Amino acid sequence: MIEVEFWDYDDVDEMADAVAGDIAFIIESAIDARGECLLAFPGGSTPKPVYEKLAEKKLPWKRVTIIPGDERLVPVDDERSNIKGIAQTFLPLGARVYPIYAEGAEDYVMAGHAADARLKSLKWPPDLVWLGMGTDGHTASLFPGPDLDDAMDAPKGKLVMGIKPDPMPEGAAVERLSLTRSAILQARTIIITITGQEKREILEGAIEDGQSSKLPIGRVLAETEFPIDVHWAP
Ligand SMILES: O=C(O)[C@H](O)[C@@H](O)[C@H](O)[C@H](O)COP(=O)(O)O
Repeated sequence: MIEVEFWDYDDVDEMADAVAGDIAFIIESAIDARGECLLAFPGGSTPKPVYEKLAEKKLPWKRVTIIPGDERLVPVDDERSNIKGIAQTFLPLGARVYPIYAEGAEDYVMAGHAADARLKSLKWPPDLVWLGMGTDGHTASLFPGPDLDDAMDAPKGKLVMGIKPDPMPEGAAVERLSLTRSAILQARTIIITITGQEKREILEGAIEDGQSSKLPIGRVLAETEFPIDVHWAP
């Protein structure tokens, strides 16, 4: 049975404060232990207040590398780009923000191979993979669709894959790059942030279903070997 601990907050602001504090601790511990820190952050809207609280903290940012745990195949200045929000917040602090998508790949599959090669130049595993979740149970860009099984069953060495969601998600109906399940599970720490009763019930159901979950988040969590903190606000 997956070991998941829910941390409930009265509101998003309280959750953002707490999660920013946890990430700051992970950063300081990593740098104490290894002199550097590698973080994988989610895109979407939920993380934004956490990004802001974290950016207020006095940390050795020059020793921190941040990658998006997943990316949309759009130009870096596109509002839908995950690296855009991360770069706007953390580049000014001196952190190294490392894109996984280099425009110009002939298709999403080739973009995945290029991203996988790029990530291999980083010191894996990451100190943190921070995940969000959609109401369809996707996490990172592990969406239901033809590429899901490959991303779930990718070998340990395959860190990133191109993903063609089917159906395409509303709002960002573009092909994606995503950390594979294996890459996510290699993280020293995994945290999840979600808001709202609907997502909480979907996540609790996926945890309950375990290995038999039909949801990507459930199939990721079913393989975890250490406790996962889920931070939730109404
Ligand atoms: O690229 C993305 O969209 C994210 O990485 C994705 O996995 C996100 O975490 C969920 O879609 C939840 O998004 P919200 O926080 O906006 O609900």
